[in-house]
Amino acid sequence: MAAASTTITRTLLLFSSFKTSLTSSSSSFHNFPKLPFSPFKTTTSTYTYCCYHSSTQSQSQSSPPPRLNNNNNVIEILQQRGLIESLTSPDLHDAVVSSSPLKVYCGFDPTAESLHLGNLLGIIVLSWFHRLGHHPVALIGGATARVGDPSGKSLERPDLDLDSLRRNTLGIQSTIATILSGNSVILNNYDWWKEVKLLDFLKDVGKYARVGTMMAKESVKKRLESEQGMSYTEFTYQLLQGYDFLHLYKNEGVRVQIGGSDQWGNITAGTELIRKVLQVEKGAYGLTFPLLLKSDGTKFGKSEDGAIWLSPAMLSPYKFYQYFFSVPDSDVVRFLKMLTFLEMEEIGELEREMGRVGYVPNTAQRRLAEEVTRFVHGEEGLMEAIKATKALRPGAETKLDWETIEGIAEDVPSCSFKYDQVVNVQLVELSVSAGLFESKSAARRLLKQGGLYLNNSRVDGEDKRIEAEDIVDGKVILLSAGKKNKVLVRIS
Ligand SMILES: Nc1ncnc2c1ncn2[C@@H]1O[C@H](COP(=O)(O)OP(=O)(O)OP(=O)(O)O)[C@@H](O)[C@H]1O
Ligand SMILES: N[C@@H](Cc1ccc(O)cc1)C(=O)O
Repeated sequence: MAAASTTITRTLLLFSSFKTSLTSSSSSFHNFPKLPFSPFKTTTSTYTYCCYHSSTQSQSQSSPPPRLNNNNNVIEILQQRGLIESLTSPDLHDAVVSSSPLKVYCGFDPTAESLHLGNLLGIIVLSWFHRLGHHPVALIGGATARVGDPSGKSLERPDLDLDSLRRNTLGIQSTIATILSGNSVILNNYDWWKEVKLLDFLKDVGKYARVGTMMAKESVKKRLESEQGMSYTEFTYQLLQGYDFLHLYKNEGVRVQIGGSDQWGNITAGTELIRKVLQVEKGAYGLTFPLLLKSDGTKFGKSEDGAIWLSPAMLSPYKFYQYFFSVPDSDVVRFLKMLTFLEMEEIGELEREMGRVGYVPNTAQRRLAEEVTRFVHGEEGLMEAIKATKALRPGAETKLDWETIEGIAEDVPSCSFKYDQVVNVQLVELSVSAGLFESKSAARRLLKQGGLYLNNSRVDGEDKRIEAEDIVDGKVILLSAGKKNKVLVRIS
């Protein structure tokens, strides 16, 4: 016991010597109540490790359970919405209502310039905790991204150079700050990891980690079976994330870690370390949510083609809105529950309406697109998306302006011509040189069928020539063949 006591004291001295340079917003931690445990407790822990899997999830996906009026239990709310896969202990149900507000963290490794729709789930769950009076903490994995999380990956992650890491960190930090509108503290784990010395880590943390337990994690088992195997670097990832939780628990009073279901092994590595190193019987909890899947069963991620990025620089609010506007009916109710904060009654009503005669197609999708776009891109982003959607519908009455057209520029092919190459030129000819048609005869055919549009107005006359007034704000022309194919012509 004396030896254990010495080790723990040394461990704590080591921890307290870490300098945590927090972001300025971390001052909001100051009024948080003290932790209900003594870090110097040295008795052997008798805590039995408990994994609690939600049993109501599939039920909540098919038909909405009755809403619990004035329910302030965030776990029940998340369960109703299909946002809980597993909890490390059912005690979390009580902890969220009985004690003071809890600090809850979710980590994001900056492995791309932007977060994507799959990552949005973590932000939504953090936001639910905030709505119910708790304190969200978003952690950027500046250190862990250098190692690479093997969870759910069949191959070793490529190395990230420091410039990309910096750029990615700035990008996702700004997205989180915008979406959570300053309601969360944002930390970067590089701030403590840069101080950690390997020998101290092995002695004071590694000692508590059992290799057998580490090998049994899903992320490791899968990779060991693969041809490529696994590097020691990636093998240690679970310990790094586990140590983050320990650090945040001890230094910031963070009590809960949330993450996608693929994070279970990393999250339980943290609760285990807290139990062993700090000898805390209860008090640290993990919660995972299911991975967001498309109707074909594949997950939303960044590796797939056409990732749904959250950064407007990588996917315009217009395209983002369009994505949700066109999700299949089979997905829309599930998405409304998981991705919006609409009341369950309203979602239930929309679901019932969908089955009624006279239902206007896409009503539920429109509601989904509005809610998610507003949450991610704000009211302004939503307005931009709605305006562009209306204006860009061929035949729409809304007059096009240059900004609206430029708003979709990245999403449609574009080309550039000199003023003289455009004005007085036949529309049919310009449509071919802009690449909208392969031949003038194909352009004429569609024009005769009423499918050729100039700045969204249908063109009837075969001999139509471009006039100066057709150039929107003196800068661009939008040519459309039918509803989908568009080309933007910039005038240089
Ligand atoms: N579709 C999803 N649904 C819910 N959570 C997700 C989803 N995709 C990713 N996440 C969560 O976001 C975290 C970061 O994702 P990660 O970088 O590991 O994978 P990814 O962005 O999906 O990458 P890739 O597309 O390369 O697999 C993960 O820990 C995971 O829990
Ligand atoms: N492992 C998480 C990110 C993360 C990093 C550090 C943490 O402490 C928590 C979570 C991911 O893959 O995205």
